[in-house]
Amino acid sequence: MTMPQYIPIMLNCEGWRIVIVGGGRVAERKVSSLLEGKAEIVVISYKLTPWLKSRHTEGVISWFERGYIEGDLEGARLVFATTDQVAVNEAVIMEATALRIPVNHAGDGERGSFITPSMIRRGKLIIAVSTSGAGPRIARSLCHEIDKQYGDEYETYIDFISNVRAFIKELVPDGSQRQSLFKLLAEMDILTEIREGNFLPWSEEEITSWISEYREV
Ligand SMILES: C[C@@]1(CC(=O)O)c2cc3[nH]c(cc4nc(cc5[nH]c(cc(n2)[C@H]1CCC(=O)O)[C@@](C)(CC(=O)O)[C@@H]5CCC(=O)O)C(CC(=O)O)=C4CCC(=O)O)c(CCC(=O)O)c3CC(=O)O
Ligand SMILES: NC(=O)C1=CN([C@@H]2O[C@H](COP(=O)(O)OP(=O)(O)OC[C@H]3O[C@@H](n4cnc5c(N)ncnc54)[C@H](O)[C@@H]3O)[C@@H](O)[C@H]2O)C=CC1
Repeated sequence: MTMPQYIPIMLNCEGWRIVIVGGGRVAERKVSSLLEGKAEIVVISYKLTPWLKSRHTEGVISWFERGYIEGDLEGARLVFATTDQVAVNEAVIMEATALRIPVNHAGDGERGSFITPSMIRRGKLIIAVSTSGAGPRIARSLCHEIDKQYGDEYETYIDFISNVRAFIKELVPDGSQRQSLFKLLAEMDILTEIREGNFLPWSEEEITSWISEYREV
């Protein structure tokens, strides 16, 4: 049996209509991460977990309180088949495939066109781990290991990098000058400063003077 060679992508699904068929524990996990991405969530399921029900009561997700029927995927840009019914999940895969909508099959990963990794976030930093479906629990425990090694200092660090890069992009039109500044920036040991409590976010003046000092080099 050969497994697919999955390709990771970082999806901006803000405002996308995403249909989740099934309202159980697995659906809950998928919905909670899709809400972070500000997607427009539609759940089709006889039942919802208490957490999903609360989101529906708050008006954060839509809920069709019934079983899946063909036609439910019309207008969706992403689909998740998460029911405990093999035949229903299969029907969802068939419709999504016919409509060429990327689809996740929670009960048999390879039947779908994409799978979801385990992940940790530190602000803008995302570390995602996948075993290509070989062992989801292994992906999760690896993430727990990584979680212990990468603390909140990474959020501060990546925010700093993001901020300085934005100034470089605005102030330095020359490609090779930009590249050397990006490189210098990445080589600075800001993380140690943050860990030792010695880091103060740079002001606009500090950033622009750092840029003019080093762009000549
Ligand atoms: C292929 C994939 C499809 C997809 O869902 O996208 C898939 C498939 C399946 N999972 C199964 C079981 C479990 N999955 C988990 C947990 C997670 N599963 C996740 C992803 C994926 N699971 C995708 C591959 C990811 C990869 O390998 O990289 C995580 C990482 C992320 C997420 O859910 O978004 C999330 C951890 C979240 C976190 O980080 O905390 C647990 C543990 C638990 O629930 O506590 C169990 C029970 C224990 C066990 O079985 O090991 C079964 C058997 C079902 C059955 O019994 O029939 C299948 C079916 C199959 O094998 O294809
Ligand atoms: N990918 C993953 O991480 C995991 C996947 N699984 C697989 O996912 C399946 C679902 O797991 P859970 O969420 O824990 O099950 P669950 O039993 O909590 O939820 C199943 C949901 O499917 C809904 N449903 C049933 N028939 C339906 C229909 N015709 N139309 C719409 N909704 C329907 C039910 O109302 C219920 O909300 C499992 O059967 C298993 O195969 C299980 C564990 C983890």
